[in-house]
Amino acid sequence: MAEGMLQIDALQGKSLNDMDLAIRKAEEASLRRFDAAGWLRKMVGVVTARDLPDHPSEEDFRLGLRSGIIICNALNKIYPAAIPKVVEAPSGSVIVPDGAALSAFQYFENVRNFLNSAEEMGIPVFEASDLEQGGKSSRIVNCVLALKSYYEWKEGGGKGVWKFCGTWKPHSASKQFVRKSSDDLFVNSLSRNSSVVEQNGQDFNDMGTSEALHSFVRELLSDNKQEDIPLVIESMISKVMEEFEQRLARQNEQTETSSRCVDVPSSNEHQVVEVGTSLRDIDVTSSCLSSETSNIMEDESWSKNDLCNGNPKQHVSKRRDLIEYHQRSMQELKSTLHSTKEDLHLLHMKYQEELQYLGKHLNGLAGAASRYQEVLEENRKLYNQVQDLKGNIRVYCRIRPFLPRGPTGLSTAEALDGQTISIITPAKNGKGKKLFTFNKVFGPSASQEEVFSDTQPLIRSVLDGYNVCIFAYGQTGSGKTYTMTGPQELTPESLGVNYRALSDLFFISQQRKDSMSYDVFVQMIEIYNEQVRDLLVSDGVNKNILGENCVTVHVQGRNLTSGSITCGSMHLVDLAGSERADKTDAVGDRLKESQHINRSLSALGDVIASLAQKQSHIPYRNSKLTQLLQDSLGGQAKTLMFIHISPEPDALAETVSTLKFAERVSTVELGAARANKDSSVVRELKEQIASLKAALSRQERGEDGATNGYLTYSPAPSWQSIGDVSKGEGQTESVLSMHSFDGEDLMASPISVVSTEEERSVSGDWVDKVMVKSHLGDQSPEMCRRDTSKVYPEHSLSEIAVLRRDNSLGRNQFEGAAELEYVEVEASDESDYQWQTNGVKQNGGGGTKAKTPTQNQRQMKSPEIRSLIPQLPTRKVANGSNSPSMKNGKKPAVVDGRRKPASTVRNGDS
Ligand SMILES: Nc1ncnc2c1ncn2[C@@H]1O[C@H](COP(=O)(O)OP(=O)(O)OP(=O)(O)O)[C@@H](O)[C@H]1O
Repeated sequence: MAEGMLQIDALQGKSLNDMDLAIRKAEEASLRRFDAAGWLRKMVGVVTARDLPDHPSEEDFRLGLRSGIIICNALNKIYPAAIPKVVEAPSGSVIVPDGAALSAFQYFENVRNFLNSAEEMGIPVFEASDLEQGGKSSRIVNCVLALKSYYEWKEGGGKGVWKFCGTWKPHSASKQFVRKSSDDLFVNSLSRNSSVVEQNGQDFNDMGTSEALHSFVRELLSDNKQEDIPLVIESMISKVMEEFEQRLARQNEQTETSSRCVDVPSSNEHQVVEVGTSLRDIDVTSSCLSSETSNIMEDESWSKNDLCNGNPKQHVSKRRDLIEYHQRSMQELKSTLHSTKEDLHLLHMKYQEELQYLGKHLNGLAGAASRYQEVLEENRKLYNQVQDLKGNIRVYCRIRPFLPRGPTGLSTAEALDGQTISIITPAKNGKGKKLFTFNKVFGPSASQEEVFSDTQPLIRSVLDGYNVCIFAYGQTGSGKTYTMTGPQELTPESLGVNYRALSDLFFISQQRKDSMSYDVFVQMIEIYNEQVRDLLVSDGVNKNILGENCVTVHVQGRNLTSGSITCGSMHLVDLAGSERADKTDAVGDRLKESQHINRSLSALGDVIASLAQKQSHIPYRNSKLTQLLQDSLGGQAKTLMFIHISPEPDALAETVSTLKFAERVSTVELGAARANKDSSVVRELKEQIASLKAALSRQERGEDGATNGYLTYSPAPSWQSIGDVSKGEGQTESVLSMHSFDGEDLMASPISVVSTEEERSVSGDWVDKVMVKSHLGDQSPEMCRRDTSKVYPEHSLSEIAVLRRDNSLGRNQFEGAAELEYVEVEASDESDYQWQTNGVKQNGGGGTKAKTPTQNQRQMKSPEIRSLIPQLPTRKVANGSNSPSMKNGKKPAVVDGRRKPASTVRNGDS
């Protein structure tokens, strides 16, 4: 039986003794060796045993004992003088070198003496050659451990008969190696005999024949002493039993697996729909097959036995059953594979469909994305349309918070919702409430950003060619400047509407740079005591905070594709305090200021009232303010008024008055706003019509079109300032100038003006500017830059011309306006319109440069155009001293060539 099992072992080649035993053996051998070495060192002392380490390798152990000195001394410790003469090694030598000639004989004597003595004691001995290289150190270890056992028996009193059974108890740490003594014997024998087989060039696992096993067992038994053989046999049998049980268990497992496999085909009713399930089935089937294959192998081995047992019929039928079973399994596997393939195909189709669907969906999305831009554009138009349809002046109300250092108390105003403000008013029976509704109401905590966010869409409108006016109204200290500019200490968060509007303007124009080209011009004026001051030419000394300030921005856009031009403008007005003069304690100059302000604001109220009542005559001319805002308070503009409310109870009367005024304003319907936009063709045609009309009227009047005034010429200034505006009573008062800025300069710092020395000499003294009389009738003109290169090819694109607001100006008028540079000088104070030309410092800073009419006319395109030059009105020098040449009405050759430029703002200066 044991032979049979060993044969199985040898056949499969992977049984217990291979890996596991080899490892266990090696570890066990090490532990035995360490034990032996430790005992020897203890017995002979460390000095004598210096050649033997505590944990020696096999080689160390062999070399350490090779001289025989240690083992002889150890033996002599047990039986003193058992070996009378032990040849000692020369002093200082650590290890007797392998093959050292010096002591070869001597240590052989030692070893032989030891072996003889040990044998006499009944100690299992080793061969002397085991101490040589390639020798069996395990036999030496065995001998030493037997000696140790003997010593311990003797030390224990020498009771009974000492018998060494190879029992060896390892240290507690090595418990896993504790085994019965018979196991040890068996294992030792096995290892020794395996070594014999190995030495004979045979692999233990290759022992496929029973002869080899027989000889193995024989050798195993012969190698043991007679008295050990029963133990070895017992160990062998128990080992074989153990192995046999393990194999039986494995066999049972395999049987169970194969019975499960047999169930698989029977449960095949379920349709394999999911690919995952199919693959799992394949997996199970293939694992069944492999286990069946191993069953066959097992069966093969057993069938041999069946055959041997003389049962061939049973063997054949079993084989047939197996083959049939495997064929069935193969069929099942094939059908599963087939259905899996079909499933995969279906899945593939499904994926294809889904991909196609996704593709379509993506196409739709791409289309939608491309249309998104169009929709955005459409939205923009619609938005403007909605605003236009609303048509009226939009009114936003802002309540100022209590000031840290101001009076406190209960606020008289409260923002109820986004559009209603409630005012607590004293009533006869307790307090009353009055509600006002506006387009928007901002409470005291509203941030600058929030306030601006509702204004932002108007900025876009400016770039679309609309005129926009945003003005701040309210009593002194109610927060107008705060809203429009910001507090004194400006931070990015506290920037007011002006800064944000300009910033947006440049930002949007930058966004549109691929389709539109924009030029932005900025004007800053102040109306003080009904006088308009150009803040950009002022040195700041005369600035008066009671006046109305502002920024006006003109934006000209050119569509890069169609060439159409849009002209939009934006007034940002910080009005003066709205409190009535009779309610203030002002006297003297202050009273005068208040009266002017009142006049100005009441004129604004009148205009608004007229507009609200849709009267045919709107009294714009009653104040400078309404005149300047005319284009924004009329029919084509978008107007937004911020009214400001102080929360203090003291301010209640003004608060109510402000709110009533604002209520009136909010009812004003301006009608649909219209963008100032002309296509290039329309513009050309209009110009032609106008020039023809002018030519006709000239012919009717019998004029030849030649100018008889004295002309001055500004050589293509990059900026030309033009002036408005009389009050209608022939007073020459207000002057506007216009300056070119770099957008970045504007945003980098608040606008400031740099004047040259010459400029300073006139700065702030706006009266000392050349006034020219316009031939354009009594309509206040509006500025717009245009490309004059077609008319005056030598002029730069940035040249300024003057257009009439009603767009009815034709070419001749336009040219005529351009011809403002060719004006007669006249000392009249009765001009309806005065124009100021601010010569830009060019030609070496010499200011404006005069040219003769002849020179100028040479620049004209054609005689027709020359003939269209209108009879220009005379120009007035506003300082009152008429040019000498004007006195007699004769034309000087050159006029005003040395006039100082009024102001210049240079790009980059700030
Ligand atoms: N919304 C606000 N939040 C915080 N402080 C504000 C607010 N509005 C105004 N103030 C502060 O109130 C004070 C008066 O505001 P502001 O100068 O803007 O009033 P105003 O109406 O322009 O006055 P004036 O008519 O004299 O020009 C300033 O100190 C300002 O910083």
